[in-house]
Amino acid sequence: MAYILDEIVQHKRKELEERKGLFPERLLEQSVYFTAPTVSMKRYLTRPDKSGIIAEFKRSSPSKGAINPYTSVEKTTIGYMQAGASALSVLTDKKFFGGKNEDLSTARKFNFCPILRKDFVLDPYQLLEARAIGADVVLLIAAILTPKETRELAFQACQLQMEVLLEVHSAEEIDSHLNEYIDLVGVNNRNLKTFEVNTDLSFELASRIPHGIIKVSESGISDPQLILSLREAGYEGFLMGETFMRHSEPQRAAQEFIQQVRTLESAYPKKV
Ligand SMILES: O=P(O)(O)OC[C@@H](O)[C@@H](O)c1c[nH]c2ccccc12
Repeated sequence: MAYILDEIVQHKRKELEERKGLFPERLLEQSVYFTAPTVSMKRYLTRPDKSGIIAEFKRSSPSKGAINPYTSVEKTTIGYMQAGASALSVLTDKKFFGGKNEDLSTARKFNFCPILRKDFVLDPYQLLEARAIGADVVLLIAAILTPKETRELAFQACQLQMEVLLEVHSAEEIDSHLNEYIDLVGVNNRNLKTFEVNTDLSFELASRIPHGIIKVSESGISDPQLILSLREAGYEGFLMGETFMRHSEPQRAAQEFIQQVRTLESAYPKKV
C-alpha cells in the first residue's frame, strides 16, 4: 500500500458496502434534514462582515495523530461562529480522523451557517448521507475521483441542493476535474502523499482557477498575515483546522486569530 490516501479509499469502500446494507437510502431520505433548506457557502464566504474562515472540527488526522480528543462539538462550533468564522467544516471519517456523522448533525443542530461535510466521497450514497445529516456542502477530492465521477457526483449534489468544494493539488487537476456543477475550488496546501505543507501552492494555482468560482486555501494556515496575502491573491475562503483544534479551547484560539486578522486589516486597508 503506497499511500495513505489509497488506504483510506480502500477502507471507505468496505465501510460503504456495510453501511449501504444496514442503512439503506430510503432511511436516509426520512431524516428531518433531508428536505430542509440548505445554506450557501459561496454566499457566506463573500459576506463583507465575515472573515472567510471555514473553521474545522477535527479530532485527529493520519499526519498528526490525536489533535484534540476532548473538546465538545457543540461548544467548539458555536464558539467558532461567535468568533466570526464564516462557515464550519466537520470531519465525519471515523478510522483516520476520529469523526462521526453525529458530529455533523450536532453542529447542524446548534448552527445556522453553512457546514461542509469533510469525508472521502466516492459514491452517490454518501451524498444522500451528507444531506441527511445536515450538510450544506460536500468535498470532492480530485485525487481520488475520475473527471467523469467528479462531474456525476457534483451534478447529484446540486440536485440535492448542496454546493461542491472541489479539492485540488495541481493545475492538471483543476483543468481535468472542473465542471459546471462546481461552486468552490479548494487548493490543499498539504501534499497527501508526503503530508508536507506548502502554502505557496495556493499562490501558484490562484490564477489557474477561473473567475466566478470561489477560491479556498486549505491546510497549514497559522499566520494571520497569510490570510491578507491570500486575499490579495484572490482567495475568499480559508480552511483551518489544526491551528484551532490544537488548543484546549479551539473557539478561543479562533477568536484570537480572527481578532489578529482584523487588526492587521485595519492597519493595511484593502486597495480599491
Ligand atoms: O488542520 P489544517 O492544516 O488547518 O487543515 C485543515 C483542512 O484543510 C484539512 O483537514 C483537510 C484538507 N483536505 C482534507 C481532506 C480530507 C481530510 C482532511 C482534509
